[in-house]
Amino acid sequence: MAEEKQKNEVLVEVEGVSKKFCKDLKTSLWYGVKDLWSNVGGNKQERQLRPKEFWAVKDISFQLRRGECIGLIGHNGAGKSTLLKMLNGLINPDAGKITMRGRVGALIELGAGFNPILTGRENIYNNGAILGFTRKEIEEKIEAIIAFAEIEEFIDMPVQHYSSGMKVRLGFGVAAQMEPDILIIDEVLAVGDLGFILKCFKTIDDILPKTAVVFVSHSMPMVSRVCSQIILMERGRAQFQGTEVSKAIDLYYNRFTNNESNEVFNDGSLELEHVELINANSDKVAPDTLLQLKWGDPLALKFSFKLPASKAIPKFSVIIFDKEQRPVAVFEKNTLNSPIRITGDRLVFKLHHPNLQLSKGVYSINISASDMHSGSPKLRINNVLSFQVLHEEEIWQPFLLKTTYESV
Ligand SMILES: Nc1ncnc2c1ncn2[C@@H]1O[C@H](COP(=O)(O)OP(=O)(O)OP(=O)(O)O)[C@@H](O)[C@H]1O
Repeated sequence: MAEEKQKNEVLVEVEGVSKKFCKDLKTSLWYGVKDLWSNVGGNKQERQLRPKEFWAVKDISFQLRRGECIGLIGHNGAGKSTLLKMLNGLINPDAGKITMRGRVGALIELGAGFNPILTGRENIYNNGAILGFTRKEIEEKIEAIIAFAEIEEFIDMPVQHYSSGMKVRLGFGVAAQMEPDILIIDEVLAVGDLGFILKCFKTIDDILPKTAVVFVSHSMPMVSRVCSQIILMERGRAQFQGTEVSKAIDLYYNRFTNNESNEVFNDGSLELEHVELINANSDKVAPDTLLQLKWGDPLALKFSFKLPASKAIPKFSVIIFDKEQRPVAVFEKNTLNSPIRITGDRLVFKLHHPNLQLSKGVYSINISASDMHSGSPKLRINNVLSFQVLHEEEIWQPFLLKTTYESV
């Protein structure tokens, strides 16, 4: 019963929190002086903006229990770090209330919380003391922290000489091994190498049942991996909030569509005249929106090239990129036996795939051409075409595999 109660305990409670900043330093200093004076008699202006002020965070509310992880996503300047700094007590909100219950471990800015002239080992003692641990408790954990961070050789060197990755390793080691009730993680994981990131995820998985985690990231794969609820922030406000993490990620991605194609290399032997998504549902879409396909449709592309100086058919490589610009699929390359022909000075051909299983979302296509025999590059065009796959379900993973279930 007591265990159940502890599990359901709300560790982070954020109620209508707002923070305003001023765009101009002089005005900001002047407001600071005025606020000091008016606060003596109770400040009634705190929910209003004065000239040159703006809301960096506006009316954000959420609750977080042990075992839950909230993701804060949004473009640069949306207010994520400001909210984290308020959670960590580094700055005070102008309105609203924050309640944190338990020990808070935070990994906010790279190297923040470390004294640069002290060694890694000395900083572990410092941080541990700030978190409320006794010297004896820190001594019991220090070897585990150093081993986790994998910086044994450098632990007695001043932190100012650490690389970015080493600082994050040490910071995450302290934050994770000290078993906090609440763990706040900003973008910092991005500077760790892949081995360390995988280790951090394993650690988050291990400590999550006992901890409430607030996670800020621009990496949607990371967010979808760890978060159970999400806030998509825009100009300080929650544009979307809830447990449908995929939906928030989809909304986030839709803000960043790029329709511009870029020719990054051309040796002059061929020129792309036209490219077309043959079976796209183009008649129903507005001119400035993306071409649309339904999940499970055939994917057919038609390319038309002009070859002013050559009669040799190049080898083509057509790659599909997802919204994060990760290459997710490639069409089989043509060979000498592929039935495509040059007519006059034109090469027009079609690529066909019978059953598109890419999941809902926006994709772009890159094409490159190289000499069939020597492999030397002839042409490369990035984002030659973009399209959107439609499906009624919000699916974050890049593929939705057509599946049948049978009783056996
Ligand atoms: N001390 C400050 N004084 C004035 N403006 C500030 C201050 N700190 C942050 N801001 C402004 O508040 C807004 C929100 O910044 P914040 O750092 O919270 O964004 P973010 O969502 O974390 O962005 P990013 O993804 O780039 O880290 C920005 O417009 C920023 O310029």
